[in-house]
Amino acid sequence: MFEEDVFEIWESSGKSALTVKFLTKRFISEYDPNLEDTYTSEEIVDQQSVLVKVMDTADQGGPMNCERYLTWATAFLVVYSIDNRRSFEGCQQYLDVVTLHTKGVQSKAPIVLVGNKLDMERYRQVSKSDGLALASQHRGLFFEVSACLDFAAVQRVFHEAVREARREVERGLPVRPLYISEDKPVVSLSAAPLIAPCFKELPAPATAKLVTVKSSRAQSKRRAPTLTLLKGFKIF
Ligand SMILES: Nc1nc2c(ncn2[C@@H]2O[C@H](COP(=O)(O)OP(=O)(O)OP(=O)(O)O)[C@@H](O)[C@H]2O)c(=O)[nH]1
Repeated sequence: MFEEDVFEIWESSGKSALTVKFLTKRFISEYDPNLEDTYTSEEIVDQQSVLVKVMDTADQGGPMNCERYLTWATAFLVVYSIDNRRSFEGCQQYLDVVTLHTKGVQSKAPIVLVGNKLDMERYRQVSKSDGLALASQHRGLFFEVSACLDFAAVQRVFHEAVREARREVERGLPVRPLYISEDKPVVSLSAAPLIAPCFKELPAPATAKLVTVKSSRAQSKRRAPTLTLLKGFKIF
């Protein structure tokens, strides 16, 4: 039996809406929160193609039931709703789980904290600076977007996650010395032509996997809210 003061209904943070917006450019307002699905999209990010896999999960067990995502993902999107303070506070637990998971691992899985429902500005309960502060505590990127507004802004969130994942791959590579010969001019490090060929040679991941973890809409006040997970990327 549920006591009224322990449970309440609130709208979820919009992980499915963001995923669908990214994949189809459309905002769809209702989803079955119990369905778990993985979607694939071939994307071009910085002139390189990448297969982005997004897992939109039914997160029944909260942050303690993350194991399957943690081992699958290469990056994590943690989503809260800017008009719901509790959804923001619940992110902390997911961020802790992800941070703990990547602790000691040489190549860190990027974390992206996303404040969704920017169109609900007038009902805002979480300031931008709070979002920024939480993201930087976990060395993550931070964005505020709306799944029902601009597609480009939503696409940017996912593409930045891909970029971060690539950077992690690069960080794991041994530093190669520049080739310098007396016959050839030394190329300036800031010269653009040097960047492009080097970038192409990098074994950037061909697949980026994103996971969205869903929470139920009827939630305990004590329970954490939503997690978007990038597998390649993991989204909490
Ligand atoms: N105003 C507004 N509503 C949104 C936005 N994104 C999602 N919603 C609404 O918020 C509700 C929850 O969206 P979902 O995408 O199902 O959220 P979720 O995090 O996947 O939800 P669960 O699967 O239940 O955890 C739906 O009614 C959406 O229409 C947004 O950017 N702005």
